[in-house]
Amino acid sequence: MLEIHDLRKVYESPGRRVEAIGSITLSVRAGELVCVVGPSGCGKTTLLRCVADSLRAVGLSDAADAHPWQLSGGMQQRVAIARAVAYEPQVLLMDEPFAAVDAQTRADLEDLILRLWRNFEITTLFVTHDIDEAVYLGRRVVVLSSSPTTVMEDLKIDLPAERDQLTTRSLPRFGELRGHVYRQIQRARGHSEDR
Ligand SMILES: Nc1ncnc2c1ncn2[C@@H]1O[C@H](COP(=O)(O)OP(=O)(O)OP(=O)(O)O)[C@@H](O)[C@H]1O
Repeated sequence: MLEIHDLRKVYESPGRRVEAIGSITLSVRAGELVCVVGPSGCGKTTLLRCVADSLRAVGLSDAADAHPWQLSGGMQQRVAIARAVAYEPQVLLMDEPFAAVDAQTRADLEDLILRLWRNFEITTLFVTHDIDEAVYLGRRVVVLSSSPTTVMEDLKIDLPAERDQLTTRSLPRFGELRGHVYRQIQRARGHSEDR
């Protein structure tokens, strides 16, 4: 289990002080997959970095950096995922891992993550800008506010446990959940008309 209690982070440099994280409290049960979304610059990467510091955790970027091979984006990510899982981490941290791949490859990689997660029961914290991806993968979706960041909503994704790109994404409940998360992020960005 991963417990984050009242995490705060201020970046300080001469003449500049950024209160990136106001206070985040969040727990992830052992073997759970939780997605984190929020407005740009709200501190998602900072959150993962802080988690990686108290824990034996690996992120995809660590594994990717170790592999300077010339592979396609999708292959690089497959290698990175395999390496990350091979470390047998307590927690797998993923920071927008599929941003640079095409849509079909992205769907394949999402399903790879789901298979690995089910087979190895890896506790996973997955940051993404993609609301559909968050709802498709997550058993919970945590919506962060703008900086100084707090948890705006911790939403249980009450979709069937077995996920499938076609069936799950065409469920009416999937549409409701993505609409809800979208409105929450708009709210976090200060778009009052979307409240
Ligand atoms: N090393 C740093 N020094 C100073 N400020 C920083 C540093 N890293 C991040 N920040 C600031 O902290 C805030 C949160 O940044 P962070 O990268 O964690 O957000 P993010 O949600 O991951 O962003 P994005 O949506 O662009 O991926 C931003 O205002 C950013 O400018």
